[in-house]
Amino acid sequence: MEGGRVKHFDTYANLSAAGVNFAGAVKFEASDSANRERSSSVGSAASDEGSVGAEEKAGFTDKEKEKGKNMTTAEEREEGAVSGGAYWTYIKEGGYGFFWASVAAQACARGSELGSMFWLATWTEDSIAATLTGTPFTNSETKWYFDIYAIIGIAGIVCLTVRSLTLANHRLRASRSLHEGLVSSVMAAPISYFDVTPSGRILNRFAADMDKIDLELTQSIAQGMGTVFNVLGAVVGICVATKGVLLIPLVPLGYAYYVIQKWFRKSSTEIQRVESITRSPIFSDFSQTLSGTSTIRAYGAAPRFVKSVKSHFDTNNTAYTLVQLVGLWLGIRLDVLGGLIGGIIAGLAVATQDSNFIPAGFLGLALTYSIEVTGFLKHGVRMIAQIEAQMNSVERVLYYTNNIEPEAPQTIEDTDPKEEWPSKGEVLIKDVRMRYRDGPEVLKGVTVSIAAGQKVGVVGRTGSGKSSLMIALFRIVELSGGSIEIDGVDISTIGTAPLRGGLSIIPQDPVLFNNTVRYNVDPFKSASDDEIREVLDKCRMGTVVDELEKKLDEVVTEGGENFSQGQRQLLCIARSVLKKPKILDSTVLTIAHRLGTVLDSDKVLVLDDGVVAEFDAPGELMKKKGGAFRGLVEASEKSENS
Ligand SMILES: Nc1ncnc2c1ncn2[C@@H]1O[C@H](COP(=O)(O)OP(=O)(O)OP(=O)(O)O)[C@@H](O)[C@H]1O
Repeated sequence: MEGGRVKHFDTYANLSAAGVNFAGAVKFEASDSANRERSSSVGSAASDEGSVGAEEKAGFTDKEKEKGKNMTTAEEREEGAVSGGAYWTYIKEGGYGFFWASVAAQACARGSELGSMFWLATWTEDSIAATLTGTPFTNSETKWYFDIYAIIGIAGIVCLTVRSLTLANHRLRASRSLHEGLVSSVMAAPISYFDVTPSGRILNRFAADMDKIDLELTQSIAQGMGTVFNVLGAVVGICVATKGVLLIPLVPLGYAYYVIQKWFRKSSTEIQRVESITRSPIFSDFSQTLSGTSTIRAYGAAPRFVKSVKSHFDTNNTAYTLVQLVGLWLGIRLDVLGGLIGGIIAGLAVATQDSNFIPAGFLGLALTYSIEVTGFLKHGVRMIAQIEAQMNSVERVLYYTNNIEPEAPQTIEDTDPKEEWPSKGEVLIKDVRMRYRDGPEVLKGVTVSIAAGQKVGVVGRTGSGKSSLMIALFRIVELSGGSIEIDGVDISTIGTAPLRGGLSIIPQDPVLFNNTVRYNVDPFKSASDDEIREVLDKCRMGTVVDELEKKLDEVVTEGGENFSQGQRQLLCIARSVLKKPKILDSTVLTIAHRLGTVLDSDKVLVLDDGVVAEFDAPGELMKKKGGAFRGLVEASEKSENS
């Protein structure tokens, strides 16, 4: 095919005989002079072309596949009450000063509200008494009562404003700090962590948990704090108005309230945790479906995915319904408690009406508070339980922040090489051993010395360790033995930033960003448009980009879907070439699945089961009868001809 039209259509043998170059961009590059320019501009480049199924590629045995199914660990779930540590950390991250200032302001606001009610009751009582004695209040006396009432009211408004401002500041600082901690921890995690952690779990932390912390938790804290003081205020108000008599029934009522709220909180927090966990598979479903829509459709697997999403939603909704039901359970019990308080006050008033034990104004106040207190109690317990449940999100975020073991530091000031490193590209691999997590060694003592500027093809059967060698070179996984030196620097002694910045990799699966072509080639905005264009021309993407409506500003869609697989790879190559334009001659390691691509290399490294089988010029290796490389070439020719 060329330019969307059929160029040739015949058998492989006939096309080969006619000299048609149909092997695709990758093979073409290997022999094309433009590619020599590309290769030469890359520091120590490692490219991995061709593709095979992930499991086949890794050469998993049945036992290993079974182990792989269980590779992801179960999502961690705390049990019992949310630890005090989560509360303190949240308060600390937002700033102790802001938090305690908001508590004090809330207490003062409630105090002034109570004060104004009592002042009103006293005013009424005094006014009635004055009228009955035939000396009603003069204007100045009424004004005095009114002024005090206004002052108390204004003090309350000021306190509420201070509370809102301090709480808003606390909320912002706490959310920001928790989010930053989570980002740094996840970004510093080693690749092995992502191997065993489904992306849905991480997304759940960043999306739902952070959303709860940002929005719901602070609202609950503000309301919870307000309600606690409302309850306290109402109880104090009732006790003062009934001259302390209510304190006696308050003891058993308080105990009953304590037991009810304890039961409620226990179940509510656990159910909320289950609800959080059952959300992760939904996120995983969405991220998998978004990234694999075309594959799902191609295999007609859409109904299976829809069924899976529905079933995960059902599980999540079951937990969510239970959260609502426990709320109703609580409501009924607290209504009964509130009714009892009102009944006791009314009974007391009726029993003592002759002695005028509770003045009419204060009785009205006590009854009003007794009606209010039911609502406050209900709201208070619900808020406390809600805070506890939402604190579960803080707990989950903190778990990731504190428990992900980071990979090696990005920079080590004392040992990091100079900026121009690696200027030559001499690679010395000495007795390198490497294993994935706690698995068996996959590199079992590889020793190779690659001279500066050499082009080396890395070949070997599937699972022989080719990709693992590249992974070791970039310190994606640390060595379990041996060392790798580049231009005399042991790479294990330096930070990962200069190491990875000094090497370039063009991966088998091209990674593109949902942004413009310009951003994809030059994500760090380090080059001019002319430089980007030059690099695109070198990579044979110049004309493709020219034909785009918006040229360099054309948006690359999610996963590069609006470009062909080859074009995606070329964009990645362009990014890599742009990164190191100063180095004229560079060392290139190419993992080759098609052996033809390494025939013009300076040397070929043949790996076999994690050890070096052969390392020499391809011509020399082809002369070796019974040699590993020759065997591979013969086998591949045989399979191509059959
Ligand atoms: N992420 C991983 N976790 C655990 N083991 C792995 C992982 N990746 C690779 N392996 C193991 O390392 C061995 C070497 O794999 P590697 O990917 O390096 O082989 P390869 O030569 O690049 O294979 P291919 O030609 O198929 O790409 C595999 O047999 C597999 O058992």
